[in-house]
Amino acid sequence: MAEQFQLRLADSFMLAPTVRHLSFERVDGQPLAFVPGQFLQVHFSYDDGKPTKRSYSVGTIGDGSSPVQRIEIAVSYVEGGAATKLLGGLEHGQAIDASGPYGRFCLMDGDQNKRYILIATGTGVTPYRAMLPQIETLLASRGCRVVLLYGARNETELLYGEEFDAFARKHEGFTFHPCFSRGPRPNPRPHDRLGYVQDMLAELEPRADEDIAYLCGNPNMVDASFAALKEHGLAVQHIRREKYISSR
Ligand SMILES: Cc1cc2nc3c(=O)[nH]c(=O)nc-3n(C[C@H](O)[C@H](O)[C@H](O)COP(=O)(O)OP(=O)(O)OC[C@H]3O[C@@H](n4cnc5c(N)ncnc54)[C@H](O)[C@@H]3O)c2cc1C
Repeated sequence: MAEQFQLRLADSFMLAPTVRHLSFERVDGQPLAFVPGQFLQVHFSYDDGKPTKRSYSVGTIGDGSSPVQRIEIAVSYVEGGAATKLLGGLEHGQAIDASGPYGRFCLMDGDQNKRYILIATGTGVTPYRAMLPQIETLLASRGCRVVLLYGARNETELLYGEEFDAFARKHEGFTFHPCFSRGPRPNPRPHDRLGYVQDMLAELEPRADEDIAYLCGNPNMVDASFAALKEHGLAVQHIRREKYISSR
């Protein structure tokens, strides 16, 4: 169930030229009961005092080395955006109002699919980062496969790429395909692809009887990938979607 709480900024860094990674702690010290894939909402007011809120997927909580729970988000710069201004300018130690967790974009226990196709662009990869521990269990217990197709314009904009690469090196059943829409990176890797993620789907040969797909991020990408997967015969209930639409 969603709770209201305050988050204090503990750490931050630029993940990419226009994406800031923010790591928070709850001011009340309570843990956030969170299922990987869910999001939180940041509550604030416009300059005229009108209250508003924005949603952000929770990346991961803690790295195991700290007794304090960390709540991490990745915020993409939006020109003229109100939350962009707030979160982009937040200084370490400052607190914001938030609530959560929300959402059902999660890996379901009941799924018995042989392959999970995870698709994202931009900060839409954040929920999959949160899911990595679950994916590890899934790969070990069920022997299924997981493919992550992640669209970015170039290597600089590939968020958490090294983490996904490291996970793929450790887990044979996990394949990470970065898809670059503006051309190859300087040192291309075997699983790199060129183009838009929705155009890579045919290569995966989606199968209605084996696959479940998750789509997260830019609404146009989500719609295009959804249409492509349906054309490949996937049933609507086997395609889960999280669109990063403005919640104003
Ligand atoms: C479930 C969910 C999860 C989300 N998770 C994340 C996340 O993890 N990281 C993240 O960065 N965002 C995420 N978003 C989007 C986020 O909630 C905000 O919409 C986004 O940060 C813009 O807010 P803003 O206040 O800065 O811009 P606004 O003040 O809302 O918008 C300013 C202007 O930019 C336009 N605009 C708004 N959003 C975009 C956009 N994405 N691209 C181009 N133009 C835009 C608006 O139409 C408006 O003209 C998520 C959205 C949803 C619904």
